[in-house]
Amino acid sequence: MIYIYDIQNKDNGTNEQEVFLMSRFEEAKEAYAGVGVDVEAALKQLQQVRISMHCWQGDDVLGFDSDTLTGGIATTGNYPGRARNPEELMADIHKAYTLIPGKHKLNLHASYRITDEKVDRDKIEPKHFKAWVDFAKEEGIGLDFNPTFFSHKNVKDNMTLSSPDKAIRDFWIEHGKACRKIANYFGEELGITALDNIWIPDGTKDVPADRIGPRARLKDALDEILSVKYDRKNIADAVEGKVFGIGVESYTVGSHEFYMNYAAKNGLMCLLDTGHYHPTEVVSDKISSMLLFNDSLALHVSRPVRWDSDHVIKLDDELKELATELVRCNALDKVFIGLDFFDASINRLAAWVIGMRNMQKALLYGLLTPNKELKAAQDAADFTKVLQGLEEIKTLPFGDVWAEFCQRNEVPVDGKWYPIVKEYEKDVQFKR
Ligand SMILES: C[C@H](O)[C@H](O)[C@@H](O)C(=O)CO
Ligand SMILES: [Mn+2]
Repeated sequence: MIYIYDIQNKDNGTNEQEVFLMSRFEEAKEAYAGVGVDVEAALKQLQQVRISMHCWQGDDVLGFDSDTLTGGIATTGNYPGRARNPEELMADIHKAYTLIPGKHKLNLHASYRITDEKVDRDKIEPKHFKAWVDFAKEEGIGLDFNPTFFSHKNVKDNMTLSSPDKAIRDFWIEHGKACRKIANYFGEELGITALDNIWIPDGTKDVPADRIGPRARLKDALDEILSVKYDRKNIADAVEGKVFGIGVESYTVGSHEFYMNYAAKNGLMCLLDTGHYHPTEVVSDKISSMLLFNDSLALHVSRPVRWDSDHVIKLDDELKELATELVRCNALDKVFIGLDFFDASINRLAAWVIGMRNMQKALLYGLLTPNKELKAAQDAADFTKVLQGLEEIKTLPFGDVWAEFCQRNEVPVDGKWYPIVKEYEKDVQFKR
């Protein structure tokens, strides 16, 4: 944009015209400065945030050690081009990272081990994930990990760690222990703390006769898994609760209350999945309470549509609220942000790119909100100003700041990455 200003010549008092050239980004910076926001500081902070991109969006949560998906979760759709093996999955993940600004993390499940050995889940070892560590080193990313307590013959009557059958419980306890060892190896090798997140599908379809029994067994099983101590620099343990799953509609052993208490008592992190609460409950409102009692917090960012449907996250009001809460609570370095959605009805690579970029956009939105001023207005009971400020921030030139962030990170701006995915789809994914 060209600006022409009339200015007065100080020496002779005559009026002259001065021409200024401002980029859209510079204009945006001025607009945000007008409401008290430092755009450069926001961009600097956003650059530091690593988001954990979940490997399981690339292959519909199938992994490399089973060919079915169980556990009360589901992918729907049959868009062509699913990654079928480690090479294809790594190629797709690499491509996604070239379209996402910044350096991030990759979230792996234990079912994605890479080996020719016939090794069951209770016997997996760090060596079965060495290829992923090599991949992470090449990409300059960190790794997170999840034991896979589903899609396996030892899920008996919808139970794993809470099963009344000791042999079943023991199998899964060994799996949980093996996974923590692997997560510790990730942290050691990469120098970036690996999150090890425990989620189990255990529950009953109909109203149970005994609720406390399975929960007591889960408690003991977790105690055993977590009895091995590791350096927190390498591994951070989290537990993920849930309200229900398909086929386990009435009772979930690992409920939110169970894990919140377990985590608080044992110094672990809670992982809040945005799809795991009742439909009108929002995770954005839980963050401040969690952070007042915990040094850190983990998230699975997902989009529930009427149920825990795991749709690709949109830049909707709740995502912006969630991200803004993280900023307001000064928690960007205390939170493990992971994504958790799986849509098989659209291009899976595009699903990652849209979700990752939306998470970053939401964080940027939060960073570009005049939080200090609005907090002061709230404390002064000027709720009109809070409303006005939160509404008018919506029409500031956010897109120009986002475009600058993409350009500085040498990735395509909005509108320019999808043709690249279409080309990759034609040349690579559709040939599978
Ligand atoms: C595949 C993931 O571990 C899984 O989605 C879990 O995190 C979950 O959210 C189950 O509903
Ligand atoms: Mn989850």
